[in-house]
Amino acid sequence: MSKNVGSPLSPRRWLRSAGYAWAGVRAVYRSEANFRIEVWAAALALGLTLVLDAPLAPILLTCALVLSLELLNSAVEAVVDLISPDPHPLAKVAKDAAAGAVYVAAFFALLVGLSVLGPRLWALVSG
Ligand SMILES: Nc1ncnc2c1ncn2[C@@H]1O[C@H](COP(=O)(O)OP(=O)(O)OP(=O)(O)O)[C@@H](O)[C@H]1O
Repeated sequence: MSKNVGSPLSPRRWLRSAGYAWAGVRAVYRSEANFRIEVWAAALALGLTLVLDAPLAPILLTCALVLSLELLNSAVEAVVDLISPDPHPLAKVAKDAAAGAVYVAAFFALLVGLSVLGPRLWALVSG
C-alpha cells in the first residue's frame, strides 16, 4: 500500500521502498528453492566471468533477467493463491505462463553463458 511521505526523490522514502523490495527478495530466497539455485548459479557465472576476463555486460543482464523473472513468478503465484485457492483454469494459465517466462529466460541465459564463457573455459581446460 502506497503512503504519501513527501517527494519521490526524498532519501527517506527511497530507503523505505528499498527496504520493502529487499524484504521481498529475502522472502522469496527463503521460500523458493529455484530462486536460491538461480542466485548461486548467477554468482558462479559472475565469478567465472571475472576469472576468465570475459565480457561482463551480457552475463550481468541475463542474471538480472532470470532473477527478476523468478521474483515476478513468485509474486504471480502468491496473488493467484490469494485470489484463487481452489483450482481454476485461469489460475492455471497465470501460474504456468509466469513459470514459462522463467524457463524461457533460463534457457537463453544458458545459451548466453555457453557462448560467452564456453570458448574461454574450453581454451583453459584444453591447455
Ligand atoms: N489455483 C490453481 N488452479 C489451477 N491450477 C493450479 C492452481 N494452483 C496451481 N495450479 C497448477 O499447479 C502447478 C504448480 O503450482 P504451484 O503453486 O505448486 O507452483 P510450483 O510449480 O510448485 O511453483 P514453485 O515450485 O515455484 O512454488 C501450476 O503451474 C498450475 O499448473
